[in-house]
Amino acid sequence: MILEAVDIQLDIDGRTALRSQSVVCRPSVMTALVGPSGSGKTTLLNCLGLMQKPTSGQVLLEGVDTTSWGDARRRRFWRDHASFVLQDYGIMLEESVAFNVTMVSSLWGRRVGGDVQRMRRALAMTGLQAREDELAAHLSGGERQRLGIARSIYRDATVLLVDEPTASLDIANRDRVIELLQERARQGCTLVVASHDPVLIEACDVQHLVAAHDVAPVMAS
Ligand SMILES: Nc1ncnc2c1ncn2[C@@H]1O[C@H](COP(=O)(O)OP(=O)(O)OP(=O)(O)O)[C@@H](O)[C@H]1O
Repeated sequence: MILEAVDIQLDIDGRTALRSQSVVCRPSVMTALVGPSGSGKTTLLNCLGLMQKPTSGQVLLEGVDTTSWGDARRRRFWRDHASFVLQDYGIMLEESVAFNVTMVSSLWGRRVGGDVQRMRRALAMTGLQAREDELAAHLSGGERQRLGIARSIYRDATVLLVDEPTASLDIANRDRVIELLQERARQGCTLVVASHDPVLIEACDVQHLVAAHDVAPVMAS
């Protein structure tokens, strides 16, 4: 699925959080959003994932303008296509590792629902096999990051939006996360990564610079 930002800008509370960005993110390509702290990488990632609506400009999915999409249509996009791995991992710490992959519990809520075989395959691919019954709170930062990726593998997401996946990881875990992301891209996923990590940025196919900008108040017209 092709995600495209066309000259988008986002103003929040009278300040510009993201200034005039255009970028095309394609399937099987890892696109890095790079730039100094506060330049708007996370904001651009959120706009591309339809989590935030730009103040001006367009976000296109497969060439279709999403500007007028309501909540139901955006939710369909998230359900059917997109997976997010966010800075706080998006992990439910008081739930089991298995639940965090499928996000489905059984009818009686005591067992994990969903496709158990597929869940186990996703955990094996991310090196978390045999951890399925543990609480997610017991996992390390690197393991939680991999758990977020396991969820996207389980969901077979065609779009994967990842915020700072290697921040605060040791070298071994960082390399492992990078390999997993590259594997997802090889399988056809449209992968967009906001990052400061030079090793991860170098591993991406495309580097998009989100230029720093001043945060002067937006002038009322
Ligand atoms: N909800 C918000 N309310 C007000 N300002 C915001 C909000 N979200 C982001 N901003 C501002 O928008 C700008 C861009 O923030 P963003 O988090 O996208 O930057 P970033 O490049 O991802 O930064 P970092 O590398 O430090 O994570 C910053 O000046 C930030 O303070």
